[in-house]
Amino acid sequence: MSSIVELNNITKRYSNKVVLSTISLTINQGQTLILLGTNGSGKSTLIRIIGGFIHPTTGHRIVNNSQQPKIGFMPDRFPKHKFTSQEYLIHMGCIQGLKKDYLHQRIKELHSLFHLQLSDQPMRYFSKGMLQKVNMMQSILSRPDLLLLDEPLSGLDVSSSLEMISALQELKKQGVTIVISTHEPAMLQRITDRIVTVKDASLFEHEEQQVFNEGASLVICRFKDMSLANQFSSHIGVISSSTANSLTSFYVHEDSCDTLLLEILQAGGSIINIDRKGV
Ligand SMILES: Nc1ncnc2c1ncn2[C@@H]1O[C@H](COP(=O)(O)OP(=O)(O)OP(=O)(O)O)[C@@H](O)[C@H]1O
Repeated sequence: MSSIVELNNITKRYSNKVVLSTISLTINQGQTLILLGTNGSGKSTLIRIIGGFIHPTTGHRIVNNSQQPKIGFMPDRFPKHKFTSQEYLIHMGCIQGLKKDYLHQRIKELHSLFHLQLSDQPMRYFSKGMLQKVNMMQSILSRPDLLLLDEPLSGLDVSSSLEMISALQELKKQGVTIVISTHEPAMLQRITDRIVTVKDASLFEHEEQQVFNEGASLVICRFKDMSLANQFSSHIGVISSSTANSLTSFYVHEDSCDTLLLEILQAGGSIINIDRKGV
């Protein structure tokens, strides 16, 4: 497998603060790499160095000169604009040198992929989830080879997260290399190849299952009676649960998953999605 970007002995300092200390990382083509770490640990700094948007204090970022990757970037902060999503994406596309005809078609396609209606509504009235979708759309407008996503799921409800993840799954299938910083690794389990934590200015590579609680499954369901969601959150084997937009998600130990599914159905709940990668 050939590498798309290599970082060699990189140190990044802001004034006297060392954020990354002589780290090395090779990102291979087609790989999906998850970056974990507490707030302020240096994930965004690392993503920006991978993308070549900021320079390391010392060390080298190496890309194959004959195959400079086309990079898409979704920053963690996205301002509320006076533009509509279409106007904004046209501006972004023009800056990237894309042709108007291509852009109109691509923008339509991306709105449909993310189930966001094209409208005259300025983005300053958009919800956090809608803004995240537009942020993601701008990052893949030009069909990048390397996609860098800084906390793409933050502030999204379960159904928007699933839409985002299935779009990422599709991009992965097309061979796009993806780097994602996140606080929600379990949601991304099905597309993850590698997990690296940024801690104390160093990088630590994980065994995937260490992070995913050995065979934990993700179950997403809908209850008409929301008190059942609370009831099932204390079901044996449930590691964590959350509810948003009338959908409830449970991370459950694999050996308790069948019992949980059966009991949810018997209680009148509907199963919307199951990810049983651990089986
Ligand atoms: N331009 C800058 N100037 C000075 N300090 C900075 C700059 N950018 C980041 N830092 C500092 O570097 C450290 C790492 O920041 P970074 O944004 O990379 O962390 P992060 O892991 O992405 O955090 P979060 O999860 O909160 O986004 C923080 O202490 C931050 O305050």
